[in-house]
Amino acid sequence: MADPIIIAVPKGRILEEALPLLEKAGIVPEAAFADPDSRALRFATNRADISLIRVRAFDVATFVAHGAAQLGLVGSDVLMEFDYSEIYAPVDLDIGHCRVSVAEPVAMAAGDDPREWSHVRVATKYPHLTKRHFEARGVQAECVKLNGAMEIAPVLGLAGRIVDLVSSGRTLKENGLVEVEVIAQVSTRLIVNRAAFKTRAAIIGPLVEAFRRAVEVRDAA
Ligand SMILES: Nc1ncnc2c1ncn2[C@@H]1O[C@H](COP(=O)(O)OP(=O)(O)OP(=O)(O)O)[C@@H](O)[C@H]1O
Ligand SMILES: O=P(O)(O)OC[C@H]1O[C@H](OP(=O)(O)OP(=O)(O)O)[C@H](O)[C@@H]1O
Repeated sequence: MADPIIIAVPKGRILEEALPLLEKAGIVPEAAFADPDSRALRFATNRADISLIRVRAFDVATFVAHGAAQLGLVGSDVLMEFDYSEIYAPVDLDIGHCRVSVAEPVAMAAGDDPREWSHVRVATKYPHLTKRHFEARGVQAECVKLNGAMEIAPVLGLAGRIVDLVSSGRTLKENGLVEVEVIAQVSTRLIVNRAAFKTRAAIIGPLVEAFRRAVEVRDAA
C-alpha cells in the first residue's frame, strides 16, 4: 500500500472545533487524538490510508510546505505570516474566527491617530505580516518577536504597540490595551501541499471535496 496521507492538525483551540468537521469528512481519529493528556503525536484513523499528526499551529504550515504532511488545518494568520508558495488553501473551514489587530495602551490611544504614524515599534508573533502591513501604508515597523503574552510588552516598555489575535477583546481589556487597527480577519483553512495535490490526486482530490461538503452540511444544519 502507498504511504498514508498525513493531515497536520494544531493542538489547542482549533482541535476542538476541527474534530466534528473531520468526522463529517469521514475521518474518525482514534480516541487518544482528542485526549489532551496523550503524549502521542501521530494517530491512526478509521481509514488505513489516513493518519493525523498533532503539532503546534505555526508548525502545521511548515510540515505541509515541506511535504512531510500532505494536508493540514491552519489559521489564515499563520498562512499570512509564512506566505509559503508550496501551500494551496482550497477550503475555508469557517472555524477559528478572530482578527489580527494592532493594539496599544488606552492612554496612548487617547491622543493617537494611526494615519500619522511614520515609525512604530511592535511586539508580535507575526513579524513578517506586521512589516508587510505597515510597509504597504508607508510606515516603518520595528518588530520584537515574541511567542505569546504580547499583551504584557507595552506596560514593560518592550514595545509601544502589539500586533496580535483578537476575538472577544477580553485579553486586551484585561491588560489595559485597545485595538486601534484591524489588519485582517482570520479563519481556519484546509491546506494542501501543491506537489502532493498533483502526485496523489486520486486520494487528495476526494478528500478536499469531503471537507468542502462537510462545511456545507454543517452550515446548512
Ligand atoms: N482568541 C481566538 N479566537 C479564535 N481563534 C483563535 C484565537 N486565538 C487563536 N486562534 C486561532 O487558533 C490558532 C492557534 O491558536 P492557539 O492560541 O491555539 O495557538 P497557540 O497556543 O498560540 O500555539 P502554540 O501551540 O504555538 O502555543 C491561531 O493561529 C488562530 O488561527
Ligand atoms: O480577544 P480574546 O478573546 O481575549 O482572544 C485573544 C487571545 O487569544 C489568543 O491567545 P490564547 O488564548 O490562544 O493564548 P496563547 O496565545 O497565550 O496560547 C491570542 O493570542 C490572544 O491573546
